Amino acid sequence: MTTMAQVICGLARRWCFGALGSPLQVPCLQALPLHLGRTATRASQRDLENAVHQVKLWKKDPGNEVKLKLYALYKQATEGPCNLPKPGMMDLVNKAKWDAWSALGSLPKETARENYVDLVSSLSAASEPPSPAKPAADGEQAGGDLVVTSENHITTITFNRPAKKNAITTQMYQDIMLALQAASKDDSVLTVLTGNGEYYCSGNDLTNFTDIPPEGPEEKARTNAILLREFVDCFIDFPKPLVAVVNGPAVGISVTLLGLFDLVYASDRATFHTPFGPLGLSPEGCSSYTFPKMMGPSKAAEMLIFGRKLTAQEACAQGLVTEVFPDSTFQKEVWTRLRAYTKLPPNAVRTSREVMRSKGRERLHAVNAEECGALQQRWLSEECTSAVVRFLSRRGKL
Ligand SMILES: CCCC/C=C/CC(=O)SCCNC(=O)CCNC(=O)[C@H](O)C(C)(C)COP(=O)(O)OP(=O)(O)OC[C@H]1O[C@@H](n2cnc3c(N)ncnc32)[C@H](O)[C@@H]1OP(=O)(O)O
Repeated sequence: MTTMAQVICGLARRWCFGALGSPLQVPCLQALPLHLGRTATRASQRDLENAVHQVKLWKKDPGNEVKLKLYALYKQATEGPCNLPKPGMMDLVNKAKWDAWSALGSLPKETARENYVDLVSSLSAASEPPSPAKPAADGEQAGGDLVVTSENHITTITFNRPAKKNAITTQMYQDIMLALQAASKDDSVLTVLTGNGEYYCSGNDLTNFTDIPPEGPEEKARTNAILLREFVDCFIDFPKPLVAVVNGPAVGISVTLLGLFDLVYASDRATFHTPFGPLGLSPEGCSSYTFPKMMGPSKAAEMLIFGRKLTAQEACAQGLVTEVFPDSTFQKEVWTRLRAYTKLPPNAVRTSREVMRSKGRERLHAVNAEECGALQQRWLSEECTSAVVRFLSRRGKL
């Protein structure tokens, strides 16, 4: 049985761009600009580790050719010449990796290390520095994959990766937590989550699973479980009313979290999909508790276990959505209503919110912990890894 670890661990563990891209684009390795003649300073193990870290910070995908070269150099630097059996003709990805590594022949480990460091250094110099996330304060604060604005006592956190259907990256989880922390202290009355473009959000970015650390997939599952637990805890503990302005389809964690929101306004274009069964996953975002409570166990099971996708109207009938609006007037109607709500006495709003949430908070934390524990196991399962590999390879990401 092939696990995702076997498929992608060696392939992508050292960079965060999600593997090699289409195997049909396998490069000519000789064309890479290497600084083979460097002798003035020898690269140390620490230099190598720094370079690996640097690669993780790159925002721009360097392309298949470079990623293959980095893979090969890293393997040569850490394990020496390739002595693995040649993969079969149909195993395109592993064959490309094997070819790249074997092409380095008997290049000494130290030289491979040096070439890796030089290659990263020349590419880093040519690329933009990463833009750190900024929490919300007054006015627009952060660009990039997450946009945070504060206006008229409403702080709005917008998923801003329309080309990827607003899938949530690891960095975005961190940025959302920062934005929520800032929003809990700013002068806003309401905090809104919404999406830019056609989608509200397509859930967890499935390429997150390809960024396997040197310690292996178990470590990745462990850190993911911690991240998820902290992320969901931020929603459980958030002290002000949370509003979802669901502008289009919502998938995965962007749906499950809705059970922790106070208001969910949806365009009639929106759909609500938790494909955990097909993905070999189990529910998160406290939905194993909030969904059965809100819609009854059988409707919740249909969504969370069997992956039934709901229309906005169906989600409204189940209590997941507060109100559905025609897409043509959605933004105007929703924002008008929200602006009116901000005129309510803020302390009364906050107190009501607190008495409504406080009773269930302990329970929600316990549910969150249990769900994250179950997912930590699921992420390492053959069922999950095959499903993720299927998604990524269909889209040419492996
Ligand atoms: C650490 C915390 C972990 C928390 C765990 C949470 C669990 C979940 O959220 S599970 C749900 C995960 N999400 C999915 O399974 C959705 C996957 N995406 C899709 O099924 C489809 O992309 C779509 C139905 C959302 C849209 O399909 P459509 O045919 O219209 O567009 P595509 O060509 O597929 O997508 C465009 C573009 O966007 C990329 N993309 C979309 N969703 C994701 C995603 N979730 N992760 C990574 N990438 C995604 C897709 O690959 C395309 O990219 P390219 O243009 O580069 O090919």
